[in-house]
Amino acid sequence: MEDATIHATKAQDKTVELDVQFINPYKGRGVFAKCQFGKGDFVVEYRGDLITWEESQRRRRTYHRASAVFLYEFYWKEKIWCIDASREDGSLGRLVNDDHRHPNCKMKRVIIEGKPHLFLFALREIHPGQEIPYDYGGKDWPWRKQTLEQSDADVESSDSAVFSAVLETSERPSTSTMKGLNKPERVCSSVGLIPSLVDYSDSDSDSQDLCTSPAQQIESSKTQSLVSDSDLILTDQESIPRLRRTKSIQIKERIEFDSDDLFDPISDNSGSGEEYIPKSCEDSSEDTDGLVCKKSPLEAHKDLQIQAEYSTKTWQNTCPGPLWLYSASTDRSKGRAVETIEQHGAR
Ligand SMILES: C[S@@+](CC[C@H](N)C(=O)[O-])C[C@H]1O[C@@H](n2cnc3c(N)ncnc32)[C@H](O)[C@@H]1O
Repeated sequence: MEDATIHATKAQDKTVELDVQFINPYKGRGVFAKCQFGKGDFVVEYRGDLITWEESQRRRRTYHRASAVFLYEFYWKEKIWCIDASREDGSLGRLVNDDHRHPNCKMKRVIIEGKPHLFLFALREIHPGQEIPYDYGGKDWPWRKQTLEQSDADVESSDSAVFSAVLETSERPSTSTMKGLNKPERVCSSVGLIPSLVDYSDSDSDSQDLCTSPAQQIESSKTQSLVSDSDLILTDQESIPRLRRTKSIQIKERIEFDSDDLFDPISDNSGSGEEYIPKSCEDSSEDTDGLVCKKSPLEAHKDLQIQAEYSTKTWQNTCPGPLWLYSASTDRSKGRAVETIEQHGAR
């Protein structure tokens, strides 16, 4: 923990021990170990601007999705806060990718000098050359979708069967000491819900504010057995969202603070959120690879605002790789707009 505190105080990354590498146009960059990390070691901070939930909502409304994915919300002192790491500031934490199956790190909230920080700690030994991923939480991330659908048939016999079984029961926070607020395990955006996992235990006394549903305790005990010798991780409570297998991802335009959607999007049949578009498309304007989408979601969003009554628009990516179909509809009478993203397999 001291290591984390020193790096956080100086706003420094472990540049001797970590490296950024470009993986591929779809995944983009990733963070890799150059040295050995032991279980429980501090690896990297998810650094950015600390902002209130209200400010994060404001930014989500104005950010492009590719930037909004860097808004990382978490619970602290009975409020939702956010680290906005959207600025390309050279920090490494913002470049850590998702791996919900074999993460080697875990996000943890730590309070230093009265301010919350988000740190990644090693869940196990990490060897030089290995990528540093953590579980973003949630579900329906585009890059996970194919794997999930493929594994539907054999999920019962795989590692993820155990994982899913726990998740099925652990999804809904049942009790909370947060005065009616549930812990924001997912991040709300203007167009959807981005999942995130934060370990809320820290040295700060407000860690008692944690949700303590029985299911979360199941998840917690699972975690404990995995990392039993780490003080940092052993006593943590966490809740990992249930995985969902759907054909498409619906994106909501507006989500109220007290809506269940904020914390439990899957309980809403009207559709839960995934706000992220495959990187190869999102970043097309910045890439030199010539990957161009016919229409960006942002442009489509503008279109929505000028449509009268009801309309639907569809467009598709022209990037190499899987074909993604995006459709956006708005129904003025109901005052809502919905975007849908569907993957249609290989071209
Ligand atoms: C916080 S950024 C991570 C850094 C990012 N790779 C980059 O180069 O900027 C999250 C984005 O990285 C990509 N990403 C993260 N994990 C991924 C994965 N497992 N597979 C494919 N893409 C992933 C997605 O585009 C995602 O929206």
